[in-house]
Amino acid sequence: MRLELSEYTPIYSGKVRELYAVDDEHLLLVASDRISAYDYILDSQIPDKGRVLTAMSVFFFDALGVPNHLAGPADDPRIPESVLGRALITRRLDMVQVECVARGYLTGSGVKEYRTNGQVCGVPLPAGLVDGSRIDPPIFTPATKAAVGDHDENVSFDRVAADVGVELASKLRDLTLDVYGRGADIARERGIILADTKFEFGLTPDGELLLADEVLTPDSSRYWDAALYEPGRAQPSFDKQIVRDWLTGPDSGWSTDSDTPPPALPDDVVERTRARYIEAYERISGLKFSDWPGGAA
Ligand SMILES: N#Cc1c(N)ncnc1-c1cnn(Cc2cccc(F)c2)c1
Repeated sequence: MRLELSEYTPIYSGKVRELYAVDDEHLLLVASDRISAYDYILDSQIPDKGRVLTAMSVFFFDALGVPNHLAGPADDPRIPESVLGRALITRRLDMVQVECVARGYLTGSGVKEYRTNGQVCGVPLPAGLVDGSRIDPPIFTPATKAAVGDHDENVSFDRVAADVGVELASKLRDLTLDVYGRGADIARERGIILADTKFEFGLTPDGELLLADEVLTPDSSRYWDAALYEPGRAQPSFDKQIVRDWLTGPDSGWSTDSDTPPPALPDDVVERTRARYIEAYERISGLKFSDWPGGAA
């Protein structure tokens, strides 16, 4: 008999995810169906988004074979029925306070920094790059964890080494670039560009470094459709562009200049966005989302 979610102690609530204590050594990591756009958490939810992103993390944890924090299967008996398919049992780790970002393409905060000094996080890049240019080989561009509501601050490798020691900083960099590179290769072979990603790592009591949090999902990475890739402009987001276009289009009555929160999304925008998440998962994993736990009975 599965416990109810209310029987677990909540320990963290993020924009789109929650963390609960299962026991002294295990956590329950829950992904919601909430979606963010333009730094707002939208009133409208995307049905099955939490299940799809959980399935994506599990696929990449399995495919990439990196020591990680998972402590049970997607249908682990400790997972409450109400969150089955969008929650995972993990080992409780001592989290390393570094956002481990890998960039295979120049965009977002990276392109802004590049335009001021030709570097990103202290890593010099070739001249003449534009928004969307490929960075090959990918670079490690760490950030400090921002307070709730703030954006992370890009920092140099040397700053990470000063904070956590050069040995651990080197392991974080090497693991980040290795896991991103192999994950991005898997996605690219299936027509999806993972432009960049953010990993989090944690330490076990005996000092083993494990890959934690979510892995290579559309919430922790930029997903682009390779068929639409064109350097020199902002690339459309594989998963969020439908929402962004509607919110900034003529029908929403809203704009990014508005000082009011975005309006609710029309049903067709919700459904098309749900379909994009499922398409990304099925194309990358080669698996059927209908086989993932927690679907409608
Ligand atoms: N993963 C993981 C993890 C772990 N295995 N051990 C200890 N702490 C964490 C941990 C702490 N904050 N977060 C971010 C986060 C993730 C998911 C939901 C949220 F609300 C917040 C992760």
